[in-house]
Amino acid sequence: MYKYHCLNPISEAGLARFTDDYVPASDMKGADAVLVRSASMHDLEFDGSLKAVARAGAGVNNIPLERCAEQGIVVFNTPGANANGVKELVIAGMLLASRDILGGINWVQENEEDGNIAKDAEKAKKAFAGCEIDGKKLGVIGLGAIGVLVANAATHLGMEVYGYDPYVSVDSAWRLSRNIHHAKTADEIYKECDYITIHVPALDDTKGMINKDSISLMKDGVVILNYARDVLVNSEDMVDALVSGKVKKYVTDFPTPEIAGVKNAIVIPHLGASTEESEDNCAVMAVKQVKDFLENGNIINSVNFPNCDMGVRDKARITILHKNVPNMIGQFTALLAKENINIADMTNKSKGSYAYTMIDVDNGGDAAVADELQAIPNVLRVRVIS
Ligand SMILES: NC(=O)C1=CN([C@@H]2O[C@H](COP(=O)(O)OP(=O)(O)OC[C@H]3O[C@@H](n4cnc5c(N)ncnc54)[C@H](O)[C@@H]3O)[C@@H](O)[C@H]2O)C=CC1
Ligand SMILES: O=C(O)CCC(=O)C(=O)O
Repeated sequence: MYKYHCLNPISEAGLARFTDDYVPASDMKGADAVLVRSASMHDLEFDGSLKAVARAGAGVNNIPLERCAEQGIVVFNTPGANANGVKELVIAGMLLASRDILGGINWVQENEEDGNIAKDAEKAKKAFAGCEIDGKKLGVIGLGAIGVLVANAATHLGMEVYGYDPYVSVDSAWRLSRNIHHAKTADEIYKECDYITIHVPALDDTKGMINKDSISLMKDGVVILNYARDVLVNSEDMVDALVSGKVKKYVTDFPTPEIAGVKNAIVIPHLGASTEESEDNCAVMAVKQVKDFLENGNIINSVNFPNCDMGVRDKARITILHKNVPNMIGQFTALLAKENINIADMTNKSKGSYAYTMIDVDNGGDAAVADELQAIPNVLRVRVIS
């Protein structure tokens, strides 16, 4: 029996994939796996039973990745599973920033009792006029799952699109429309574009990237969209830029006390991934990955350990999460040889400071062997799945 706990509501489409040997737990105590969306896990303690954390979504800044790795807990996310939901809301954000749709709707609500509203609307509407996005320049910073979809969609709406991503993956590059201009620096985007949208993770080098210096390079009246994370934008500098009119509109999916209520900020309550489809996609992918890891030891879409897949297990499988230091495999194989255990198949992969070794064995592989392996320095967690 495996136990899982959901720290946020997770779509039933995913949870229904847990088979009878999985039981939901009302808290994290004794859970083998935790499923989470945006809940912060930084202040939580993890007990020894926890083996996997699955983020049903993309951003993992709510999870202490390093601490999890040190405790032998594999953290997964679900790349691309909610990208279309975000893309559609970004397009909506560009339109809301270009036409005063919100002002117009508010006017109608405020005048709902007016028996002459049809005629009065024709006079009032000039206050809510705007511009079109067709022909305007859009800069997309971060060409991952979301950035590529936004960039490609914007070209179909007649925008001239510039993309910047110094670490773009081969997969993303293949999916990117050939009509996108390749910006070689972020400054090129800042200087050229009428609309700028950021789709990068919250990392040390991206936090605060939109600040008074980057804004000073931008065109007067630029529109900035942030559906990635609040910390990417320096709030104080953004408020100043909105007040001065340098930034015409700031559309953000992240309400903070500093930005909520500021004139010309269009603030959405983190709705990018809140669609039936995105919630289902993320949950299905998260549950699939957790099951494959618990049952077969396979790691797919981890953010703190290397991906490693030996397919469906048909004999005992020993899995070892360990530090990426010399002579680990030598010690594992020597120990198994000493116990007269024959290795049928084996894989080792590394990612940064951490590594993973999977060993299928023809015989043996019991708790005593697991304890011996666990005692090797720099081993983080050993499991024998049989
Ligand atoms: N508002 C919402 O509901 C959602 C927000 N997000 C946020 O959006 C972010 C992006 O999501 P995805 O596109 O799915 O992730 P992704 O991992 O597919 O793409 C991120 C891209 O950013 C690029 N990048 C990293 N550092 C960069 C830098 N300094 N300059 C330019 N590019 C850089 C990477 O190379 C990668 O291509 C997530 O990390 C998350 O914070 C994601 C999903 C939903
Ligand atoms: O689960 C959510 O609604 C948040 C999605 C998100 O921000 C992400 O996937 O990074």
